[in-house]
Amino acid sequence: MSGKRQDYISWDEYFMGVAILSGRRSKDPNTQVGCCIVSADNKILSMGYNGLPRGCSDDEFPWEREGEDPLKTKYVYTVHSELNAILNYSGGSLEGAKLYVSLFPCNECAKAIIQSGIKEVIYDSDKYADTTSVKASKMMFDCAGVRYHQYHRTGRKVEIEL
Ligand SMILES: O=c1[nH]c(=O)n([C@H]2C[C@H](O)[C@@H](COP(=O)(O)O)O2)cc1CO
Ligand SMILES: [Zn+2]
Repeated sequence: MSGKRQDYISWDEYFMGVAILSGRRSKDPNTQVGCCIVSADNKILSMGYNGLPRGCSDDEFPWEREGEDPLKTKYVYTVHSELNAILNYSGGSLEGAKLYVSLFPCNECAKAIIQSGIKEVIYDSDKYADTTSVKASKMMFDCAGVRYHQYHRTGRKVEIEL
């Protein structure tokens, strides 16, 4: 009988855990999103979180959700976690990869996911399921053959001293 540990984390816990940890880098005060892209044989290829483009200061650009002037809201500036993870990958093709993300992708990220060849999306929250954007994402994923399913939370708590 092997004496291996039994309480090791599963692949799904590992990759969603990495996605959630990446989200902890986000400066967005309302929604922190993290993403982890994984090859078909379970190698981590890339990670990302929602933030401003390179060179745009987190302290100078707005983090507001609302405002009379859209230029004073975060929406026109932030790069979504999924797009960041796709753009951060410098290793060539993402064909056949899986994408773990803490929030269901918006329609713009869905387009990038489809066009980069990612074939499976595992998401945690779907808090914007009722929006046009997320409905459009699901329609496009269905047509493009991108499978998507919700991550099953296990309730396991992982404590890391940093
Ligand atoms: O797929 C996504 N990925 C992603 O990174 N985001 C980011 C953009 C914003 O910084 C934040 C959403 O902000 P809010 O929940 O306050 O509307 O999450 C938002 C979505 C929308 O589903
Ligand atoms: Zn998006």
